[in-house]
Amino acid sequence: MSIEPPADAAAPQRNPKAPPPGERTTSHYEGCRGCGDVPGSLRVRSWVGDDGVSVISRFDVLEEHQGAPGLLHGGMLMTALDDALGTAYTQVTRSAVTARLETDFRRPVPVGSTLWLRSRVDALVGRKIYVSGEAHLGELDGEVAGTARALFLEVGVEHFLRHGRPEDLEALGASREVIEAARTAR
Ligand SMILES: CCCCCCCC(=O)SCCNC(=O)CCNC(=O)[C@H](O)C(C)(C)COP(=O)(O)OP(=O)(O)OC[C@H]1O[C@@H](n2cnc3c(N)ncnc32)[C@H](O)[C@@H]1OP(=O)(O)O
Repeated sequence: MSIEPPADAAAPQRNPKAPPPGERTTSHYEGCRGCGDVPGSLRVRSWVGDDGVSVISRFDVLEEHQGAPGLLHGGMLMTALDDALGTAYTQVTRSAVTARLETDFRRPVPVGSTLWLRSRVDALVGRKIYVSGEAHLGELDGEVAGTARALFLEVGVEHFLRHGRPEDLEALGASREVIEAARTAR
């Protein structure tokens, strides 16, 4: 399926509740292995770009992210890109999930390096959010190590209530009744 935005797609409108340019974004979920502060997380950190719609993210590549000797695992780079591109959509809407993520791996990334990711929302069509981004090696305008395009689809809270593990939802404050109701609703 294509993730090329149609030519007449609407330009992204900044969510007035999104943090201002330059501000650090908060993790959407503390348990996230992309941006949460938990063991096993890539600890991707993001800041709102100058235009208020794009996002800049930092990913420090450590030994536990290896796929080959001394080199970053491609799946880890995809995770970082998924998180960075997802953070970009939060400048526009609050709740969406990745439907498709396409990644090109352009340069090997050594352990010990820092990747700077630049991500932006390109277009919106109904529930569809088209996002793209690049991972730069060492500095914001460093060599491009990888590029990505993604389609996120806007979802309501019912998506998470219906599909998430009940104990994790309850830990966030959802009652058993609310979870049950979401699962039986049609
Ligand atoms: C700050 C946040 C950072 C977060 C970073 C991490 C984000 C994540 O990793 S989220 C987890 C990974 N993703 C998931 O688990 C999603 C699993 N998939 C799903 O739940 C569903 O397939 C979902 C919600 C994406 C779409 O289902 P549904 O809402 O029923 O939509 P559906 O009717 O199938 O499709 C709607 C439209 O999108 C299109 N579409 C759906 N999937 C795709 C796809 N993979 N590629 C292209 N188009 C697609 C459909 O063709 C349809 O288009 P149209 O309206 O023109 O006919």
